[in-house]
Amino acid sequence: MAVYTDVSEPQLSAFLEAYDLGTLLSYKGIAEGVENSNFLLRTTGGTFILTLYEKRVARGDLPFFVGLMLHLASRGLSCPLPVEARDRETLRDLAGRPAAVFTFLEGMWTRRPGVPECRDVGAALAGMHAAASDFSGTRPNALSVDAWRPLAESCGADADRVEPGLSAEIAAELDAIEAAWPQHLPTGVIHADLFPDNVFFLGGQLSGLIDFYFACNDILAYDLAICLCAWCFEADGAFNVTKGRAMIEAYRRVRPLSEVEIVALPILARGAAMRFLLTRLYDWLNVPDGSFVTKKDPKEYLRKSRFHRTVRSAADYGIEMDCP
Ligand SMILES: Nc1ncnc2c1ncn2[C@@H]1O[C@H](COP(=O)(O)OP(=O)(O)OP(=O)(O)O)[C@@H](O)[C@H]1O
Ligand SMILES: N[C@@H](CCO)C(=O)O
Repeated sequence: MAVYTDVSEPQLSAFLEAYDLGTLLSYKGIAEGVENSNFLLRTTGGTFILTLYEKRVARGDLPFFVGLMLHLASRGLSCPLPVEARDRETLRDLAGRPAAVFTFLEGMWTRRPGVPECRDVGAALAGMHAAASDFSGTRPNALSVDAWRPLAESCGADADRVEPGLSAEIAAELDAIEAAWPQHLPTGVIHADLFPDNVFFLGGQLSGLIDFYFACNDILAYDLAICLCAWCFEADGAFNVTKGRAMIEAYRRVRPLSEVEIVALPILARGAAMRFLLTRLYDWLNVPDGSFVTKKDPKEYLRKSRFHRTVRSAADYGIEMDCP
């Protein structure tokens, strides 16, 4: 459950007076997600999503996110569209938070992605990278490799409450990642959080992408590494090479990967696992228990980080390597 900021009915009714969405019929907090406060909104004008942006979304970044979604939709990608108020604004304030209303995307996210879904996500990710290639907006990655050490230090020795020795293990892994992080790979606009709960399917077909609030300019192959982490592991912690191969090959059919990108995949995956280990660890240690948030387990990404450290080449992810 992620509702950090609650909204009273009078507050919401007053907020909606700026829009041509008819009158409020019902609204309720949405369980999924941990970053922002999302509400399912029903008015006489239809069904919508109301999002109140929380700590990891800077108000100044919102025009980038909204502009990106409009740009991707104009290139044929299925994603939520911001609803303009009568004054043509898409961002307003509600209950002390920046807020926006979006179109409701039909579909469901899959709790147990199989090989077909991994294939579809690989193609969709590459399609998003291609569609965003002429987007004029730019945004540095606030959770790039440079942000990981400060985030780890903000957790400090409290990390050892999650697992003994974890703070030292993180510090050593950060040393390795920082020393090997690639500097000259192709970059572009990435989603940076394309987890299963952000990809919708309808009737067996991928029907849309949501949650662009970590989108930024960074290494394109890093976005693929994030998806390998988020989609290709089984519940028992094992990496599924068949899912990895399906995802990577589908991605390459839309956007070919250079040899240097392929060679860099293991270190990019170690970085991806570290990024989500650290944000989950921080929330695990800092979000008060009992709040309306279902915190995500940092140890899931500790296990993934440990797996990626054993990977010797991208062949271990299912890539057919031209060169060993
Ligand atoms: N436009 C939309 N149409 C339909 N459902 C939506 C839409 N936007 C959000 N949702 C629903 O709200 C949930 C949470 O949305 P979202 O993932 O954007 O929140 P978040 O707090 O950023 O989560 P995350 O932890 O994934 O970053 C989604 O899993 C989905 O069920
Ligand atoms: N998708 C992320 C939450 C957003 O940072 C996770 O599952 O840790």
